[in-house]
Amino acid sequence: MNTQLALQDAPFKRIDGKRASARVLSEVAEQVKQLQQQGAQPGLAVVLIGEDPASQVYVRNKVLRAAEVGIYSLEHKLAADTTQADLLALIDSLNNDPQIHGILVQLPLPEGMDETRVLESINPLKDVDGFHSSNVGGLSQGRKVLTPCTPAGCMRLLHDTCGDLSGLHAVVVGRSNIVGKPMAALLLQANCSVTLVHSRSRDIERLCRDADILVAAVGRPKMIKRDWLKSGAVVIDVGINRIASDSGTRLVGDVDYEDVYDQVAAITPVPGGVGPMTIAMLMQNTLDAARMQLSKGE
Ligand SMILES: Nc1nc(=O)c2c([nH]1)NC[C@@H]1CN(c3ccc(C(=O)N[C@@H](CCC(=O)O)C(=O)O)cc3)C=[N+]21
Repeated sequence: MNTQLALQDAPFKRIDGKRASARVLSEVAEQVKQLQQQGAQPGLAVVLIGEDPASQVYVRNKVLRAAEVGIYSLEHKLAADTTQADLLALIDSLNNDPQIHGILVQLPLPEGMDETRVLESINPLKDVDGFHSSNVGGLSQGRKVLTPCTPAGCMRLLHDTCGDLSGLHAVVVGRSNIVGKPMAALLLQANCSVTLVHSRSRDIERLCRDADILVAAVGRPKMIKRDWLKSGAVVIDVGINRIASDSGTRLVGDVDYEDVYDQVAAITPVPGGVGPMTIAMLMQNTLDAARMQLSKGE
């Protein structure tokens, strides 16, 4: 069955994540203003361990966006040799800090730290990444909980592009806890038929060719080519791969954008697609977290 997608307000194939993220950010800024008028101020703590340059750029961007929308934010930079006990102590103090409503611990953690242990130590109400098992469980049950930022941003782009997603076949490539699995849960909640494919899948290209919506989140540069897609598919490219180029490095997605362009109804570019939406949804989550905590009198 070849479902014809009703593309809403999408005269262009290129899905503009920068523009969509600006819309989310201005909505958030408006709501932050309303909270401030009631004397409340949402606060976000971003914790970065070690000196990975890419991580430093992301963290700086998060802090800048927070300031733009009126969210108070604090960056905690810890040395690469910080112990897990010290990190857990910091998280404990942030859990108990009434000015902080959102806690984000930048991943990946240094070698030797127990990621599960660290993420589980965050108060689920402050878990703006949505990685705590109680939020993961809530998402899978369809409860309204803090939801991982990247999949939430992808859903927003899909709704903007396609409108109602009911009955569409969505194929998610990649089964990470951070993107693939929560993405599949959100698509299911939006009434898609969902196929989750991964490195062990048999005949992965055939499965992808049946997708009305394809979400690529594998971390392999330009893996998905034209002949993997049916004509008129909508493609969301989560991949952010840094590859060598003439002038240093450049970013490419998991989808070969130029190769597939004529085949698709719409596609997100890299950069300028999902990346900016991830940060916008982090601000939305911080606002939501603040509201939940304030209404509980914390
Ligand atoms: N606890 C945790 N939560 C995260 O959400 C998280 C994380 N750890 N670790 C690292 C990844 C990566 N990530 C990105 C966010 C925005 C862009 C983004 O805005 N990218 C721009 C380009 C930026 C550039 O030029 O490097 C774009 O795609 O247009 C990229 C990557 C969040 N992550």
